[in-house]
Amino acid sequence: MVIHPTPLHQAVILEMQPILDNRGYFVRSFCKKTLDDHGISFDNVQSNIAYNRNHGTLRGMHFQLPPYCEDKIVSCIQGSIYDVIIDINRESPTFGKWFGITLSENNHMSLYVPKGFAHGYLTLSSNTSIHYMVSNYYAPSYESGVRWDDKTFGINWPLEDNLIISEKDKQWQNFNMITDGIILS
Ligand SMILES: Cc1cn([C@H]2C[C@H](O)[C@@H](COP(=O)(O)OP(=O)(O)O[C@H]3O[C@@H](C)C(=O)[C@@H](O)[C@H]3O)O2)c(=O)[nH]c1=O
Repeated sequence: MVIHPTPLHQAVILEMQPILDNRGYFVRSFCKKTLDDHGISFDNVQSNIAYNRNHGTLRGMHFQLPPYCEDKIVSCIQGSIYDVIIDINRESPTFGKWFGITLSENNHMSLYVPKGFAHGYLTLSSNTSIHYMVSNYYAPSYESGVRWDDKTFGINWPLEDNLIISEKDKQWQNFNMITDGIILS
């Protein structure tokens, strides 16, 4: 696994390295030691798979509030997605900035999303499956989010029309840079 920086504080890209043979490939999808060696302590307590039937499905932008903030490792194991994170950690040097990357079954990239980030994605193909590991348990009453199309961040989504979005995700509010955000310390 090769670890690449992103423009956002503490968020990194994990590039998996498949070993090919005549049957297909083998790839290590998570290695605690490699992350530890890079100063990332990831304690996986739950792993999830989300399946999306249609191209143009958007889920986001989600986070859990303290004390249930979570680190995530997001991978696309079928199809492809545009994966987006926003740094909403008030104490971060990149507070308010966003980053996006295509994750696909072919490019073997995963995104490590630290606590204090909002996360979401848009499917770029039909029949898309996302696998993500999280470092905290699901806590429905601590769920929160911001709007995917919040002008505060100006996310450059590859598609913006006729998206499939849950009623819950349509109801998130815009972010206020003065009053909103997470304080982890
Ligand atoms: C996230 C989650 C949902 N659920 C339930 C609640 C609901 O009935 C159903 C679907 O939930 P949601 O609509 O919140 O699923 P979804 O929109 O896929 O939520 C996910 O979106 C991505 C972008 C993330 O970053 C994740 O952390 C998570 O928030 O699954 C669980 O039981 N456990 C979980 O850990």
